[in-house]
Amino acid sequence: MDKKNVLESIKNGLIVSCQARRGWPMYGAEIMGALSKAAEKGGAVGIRATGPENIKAIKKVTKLPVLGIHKQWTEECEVYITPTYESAISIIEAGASIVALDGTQRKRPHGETVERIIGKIKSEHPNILVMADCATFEEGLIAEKFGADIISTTLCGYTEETKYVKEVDYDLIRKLSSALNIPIFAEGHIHTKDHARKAIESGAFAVVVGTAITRPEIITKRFVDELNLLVGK
Ligand SMILES: CC(=O)N[C@H](C=O)[C@@H](O)[C@H](O)[C@H](O)COP(=O)(O)O
Repeated sequence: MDKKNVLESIKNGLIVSCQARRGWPMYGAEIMGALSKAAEKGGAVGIRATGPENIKAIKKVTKLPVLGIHKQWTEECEVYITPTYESAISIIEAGASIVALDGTQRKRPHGETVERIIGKIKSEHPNILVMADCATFEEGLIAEKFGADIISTTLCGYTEETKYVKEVDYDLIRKLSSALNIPIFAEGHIHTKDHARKAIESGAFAVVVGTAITRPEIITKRFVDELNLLVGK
């Protein structure tokens, strides 16, 4: 599928983020494949996934476009979502149609910059869509100038500046989608179908949901906490 068709197929739809870190109950490429198949069966329009092994496993069992990231943590930087050009290439080679990367201006390994990574992906891989995971309105504006094809609200609540945000920031979605000329994805803290609907009503092009669909340990805990509250535990 070319870029235009990928975007067209995703419009107003649900992308399910299938991710599990080492040590989490759902960790493993085969499980990511099973979760993705289930998401496809339920009508999802795309899968967000991390790392080449998981992406390859998902591509084997679903036809859905993969929005790929490569999470890599280092001691010296806060940026961990596709922090370098090389990390982006590994997920493009694994079959991702969209590459998402940290779209903030924060320090990256080896003096990399978000501007250089976006520019290089766009010149060397013109068929790949680049998505910038941002936390603020200003970061979205800058990432669009750098050439991002999509802005996502992924990091709102997860940077120093925004760490007080614990819920979906519909104002941010509204502001970005009215100021920018590229699609805005709503991602992060979307826990219910009402949140998802409200995100689209606020101007989001598509919605990405992870925890509420693919982390049964958290979903279980939400039920248990509610029952415990009831009996004063
Ligand atoms: C901040 C960060 O690293 N977010 C990650 C991005 O890939 C994932 O851990 C989230 O699960 C994903 O963004 C979906 O969000 P939620 O799980 O809230 O539906």
